[in-house]
Amino acid sequence: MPRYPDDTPNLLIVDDDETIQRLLVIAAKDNGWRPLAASSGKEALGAASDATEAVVLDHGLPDMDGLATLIQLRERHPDLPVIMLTGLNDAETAVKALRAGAADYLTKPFELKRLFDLLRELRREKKEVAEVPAPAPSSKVPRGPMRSSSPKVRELLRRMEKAAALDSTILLTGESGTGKTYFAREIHRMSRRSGEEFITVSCPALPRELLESELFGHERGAFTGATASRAGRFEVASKGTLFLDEIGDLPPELQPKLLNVLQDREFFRVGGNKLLKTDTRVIAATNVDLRSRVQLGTFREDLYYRLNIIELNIPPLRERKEDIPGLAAGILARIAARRSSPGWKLSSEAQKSLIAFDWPGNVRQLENVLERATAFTDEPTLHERDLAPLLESHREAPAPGMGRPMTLQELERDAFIQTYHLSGGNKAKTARALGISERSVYNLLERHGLK
Ligand SMILES: Nc1ncnc2c1ncn2[C@@H]1O[C@H](COP(=O)(O)OP(=O)(O)OP(=O)(O)O)[C@@H](O)[C@H]1O
Repeated sequence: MPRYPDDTPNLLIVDDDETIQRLLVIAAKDNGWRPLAASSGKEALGAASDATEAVVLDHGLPDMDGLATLIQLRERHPDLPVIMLTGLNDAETAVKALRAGAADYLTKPFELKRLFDLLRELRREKKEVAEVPAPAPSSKVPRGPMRSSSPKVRELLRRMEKAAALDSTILLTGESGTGKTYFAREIHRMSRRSGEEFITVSCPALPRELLESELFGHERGAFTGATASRAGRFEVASKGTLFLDEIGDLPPELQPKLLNVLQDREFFRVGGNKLLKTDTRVIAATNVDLRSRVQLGTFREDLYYRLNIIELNIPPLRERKEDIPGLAAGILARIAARRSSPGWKLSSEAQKSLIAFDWPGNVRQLENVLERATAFTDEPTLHERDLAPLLESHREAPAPGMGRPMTLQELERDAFIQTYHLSGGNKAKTARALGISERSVYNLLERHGLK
């Protein structure tokens, strides 16, 4: 971070209430900050600068409201953490603020100590990101709270923590293998529901009728083969969390039913006439752009908005390369524990080669490469030579005619990977485009290290 003269303000306080503003300015000075006060959104936008380390922003401002100010502040200074002050019982604004990128929120009235603890924490995190080197490759990453060396992911984790506590519906977006399921479990673990069920339902894994029964249950005789009645996942996970994976593949016939549950928390089993209630928290995930599905008319717009109360986007691994050493160390520790092995270190060249790679299959592919590399070595250190053939097999092969001719296997791999990416990682779509079964798509994903 560049150094500024010692009297340059580094904390922007935005509140139109003069008494509160004065109080916050005095408290900020007492806590070692150099505050600058603004009374309106416009004033705040003019006052924020590269020297500003954090903003405390009141929601109720006279000109543009706090949310609009927040959005513009974030556009101009994407890395500037903003703490939003909201009214008591104003969960809606809190959710909107988090969605718009607020680092945190506090409901008025709040303890000054809480605000300055939060600010201190934000400052410390920013410093750590700038200064702390990636974890040593040999360090074992315990299964504690999630950590990250990437500023993008740290911001995501902060929002995730707040979202977990708010109990709202969450939409996790990100490419295949980025960790949507992993994050969904974390959200559940951090929420007040952690002692209850966490249930995953993969939307494309079942045909429509079975999926309907899986989600909502059925009564005996509801369809051929329904010899006994069965509770659906909304009943079983009523106090817990239901994770709906690949929600973009939810058949259109089931979309109104899901919308109803999300709106009214009520539903019928298939073939049932008793209205059942559920308190399930829904986390949905998608690796396709749901908005484009809405535009195509295959996904209901009202359902999209119901699911997308809070969207958490998990960046692809190539956009958070700082995390590769830590993730690799954690994965190696997990493999070692599973195989009762003393474990492996990565040589610095090996680590560099992992960082240099683009990881189209994201964390899942990293796991796969390390799993295979450790299976083929008897040494405690993984070298670049152990990884090179595995990484090479994922790299673009030279186009035919440019070098040696491609083998049939390479052609198959390229056609598959290209189609898979063009279909946005959608397995059903890939299967249709290539004229193969979904099962074969799963096999090919595994064979090419994308699963
Ligand atoms: N932050 C992380 N730390 C450790 N392991 C992780 C992390 N993120 C993802 N993984 C691991 O990477 C693999 C892929 O993650 P996950 O299944 O959650 O991805 P996904 O985004 O849900 O994929 P898909 O869209 O294909 O369902 C899993 O084995 C998971 O345990």
